[in-house]
Amino acid sequence: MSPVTIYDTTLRDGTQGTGISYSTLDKIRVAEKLDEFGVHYIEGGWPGSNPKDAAFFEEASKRSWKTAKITAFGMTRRGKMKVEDDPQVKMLLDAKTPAVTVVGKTWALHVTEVFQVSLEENLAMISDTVAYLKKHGREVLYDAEHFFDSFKENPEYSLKTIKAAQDAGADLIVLCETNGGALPEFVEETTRKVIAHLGRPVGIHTHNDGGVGVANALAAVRAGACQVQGTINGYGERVGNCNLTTIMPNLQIKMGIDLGLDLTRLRELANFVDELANVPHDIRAPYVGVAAFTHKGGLHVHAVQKLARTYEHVDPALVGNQRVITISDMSGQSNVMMKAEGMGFKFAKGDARVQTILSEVKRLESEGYEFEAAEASFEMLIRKQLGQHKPVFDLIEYHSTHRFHGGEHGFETCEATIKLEVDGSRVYTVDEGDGPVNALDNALRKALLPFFPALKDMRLADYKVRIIDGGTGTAAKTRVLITSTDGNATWGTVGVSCNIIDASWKALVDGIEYFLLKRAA
Ligand SMILES: CC(=O)SCCNC(=O)CCNC(=O)[C@H](O)C(C)(C)COP(=O)(O)OP(=O)(O)OC[C@H]1O[C@@H](n2cnc3c(N)ncnc32)[C@H](O)[C@@H]1OP(=O)(O)O
Ligand SMILES: CC(=O)C(=O)O
Repeated sequence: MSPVTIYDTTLRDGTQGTGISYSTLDKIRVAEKLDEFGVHYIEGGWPGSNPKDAAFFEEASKRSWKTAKITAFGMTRRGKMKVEDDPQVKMLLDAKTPAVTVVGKTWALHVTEVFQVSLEENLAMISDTVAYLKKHGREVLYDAEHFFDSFKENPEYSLKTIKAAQDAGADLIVLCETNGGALPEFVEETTRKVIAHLGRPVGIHTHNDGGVGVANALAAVRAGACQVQGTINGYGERVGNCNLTTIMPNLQIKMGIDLGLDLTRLRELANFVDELANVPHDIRAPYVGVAAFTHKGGLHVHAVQKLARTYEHVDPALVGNQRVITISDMSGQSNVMMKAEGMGFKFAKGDARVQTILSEVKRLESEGYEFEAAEASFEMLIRKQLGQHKPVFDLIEYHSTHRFHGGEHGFETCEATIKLEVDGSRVYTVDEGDGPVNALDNALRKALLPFFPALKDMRLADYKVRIIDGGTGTAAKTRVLITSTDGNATWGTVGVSCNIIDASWKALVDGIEYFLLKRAA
């Protein structure tokens, strides 16, 4: 067993995060993914909370798990109630998991003000519940809620609560930094004192309210904690929990603690968990975000090209991520050379064409273009600068209209007409669409399909409009970013104009030309 175990609570504490919700099937899929990845405990939920969580445990009990112990979460018995009569405790046992985690109160403030029971009764609630679950053969983890806030105020009572759990047979005491406001120095010092007092290691459960959820858990590990509880992508109540996606590589790569995890699958795991929660990926997430190894500044790219570790704290491949070089008005020749190389263009250092391309990038970016997410437009730009671009058609004119029909059942129609020439043949098409850009896209495809049948495989996957230079009101510039796909690859193109239709047209045409170029290659 690893000297530090990873306890995942994405499916319990994570789902307490605003906007995070999983169906029972999603929960099973996430649990399977976590098990495959190799975490040691998976807290599946709170069986006494809702039918979805109860159904998860029913389903989980029928499956076999490779590495993880499935764990059910609940609370100590209610005040003035016998533990065997408490329906919440019964539901914990009914979950049929090998391990259970019970949360209990440490902070006298909560005991007397919220529970409104005596401090002695709280100790009995902890002790009775842990002993009862142990008697039923469960591994018991005891989550000492608000441990750090409580310890600051009343160390003596705080220690009594966890001692009650330990004496009742708890397998692990977990110190919870529930309100997320403590700082690492205090967490480290307190954890060290508690370990000395109990004579054995503890687990750590932190929240990120002060932006130091991961740092606090690392501090506890430095003090001797043997388990880290957290969530994938840091989901959780309020601003979230200790982000396992960050702390796992910190522990394994930076601190040299062998967690037994294949971190090359970390990014895949992070994305999977986001996808099922229907949450956009955080591009700036340490280790796993798209931006984590993206180099934009010319000086950075120049150095990274020679020696990656000049601007990378770890090799991106170790966590399943990759290096990205972006093109922008902060680029130097090195950005262009590296990026172009990835597209199959080779330039020698000092090649004058690199400077020409760079100048064009900077000119366009000053007009509002952004090539960071529009790699296909960047490739088209290179080809144009190198004289390798052959337009697939010559535009004669296009026209796009939007009509609103009044009356009781007012409705709108959009129509576009296009006149163009392909290989000397003149084409004239008209089509409708949901909006003027959609109508234009439909009319353009209609015109080109007879000449390029492969276009039937290509579709728009995303369309984003950003108003730039907003100070000039309706005359402001519009940047349109289009993502296209053929079902396998996706590519981004960009267009800028004072007119949204024209900006869209530019991005549409780049996207089509890029697709046809790749199909022909
Ligand atoms: C720090 C954490 O993140 S702990 C996890 C928090 N997560 C959640 O609360 C999500 C799941 N919760 C739920 O589904 C519900 O709150 C339930 C089913 C657990 C309880 O629902 P209800 O019975 O309707 O109670 P409600 O939520 O209003 O209040 C909580 C009750 O639990 C009691 N309680 C709270 N913590 C504990 C504890 N550690 N041990 C014993 N009782 C507790 C409170 O005193 C209160 O009881 P009371 O109404 O008799 O005063
Ligand atoms: C138990 C728990 O989730 C907490 O104290 O934060």
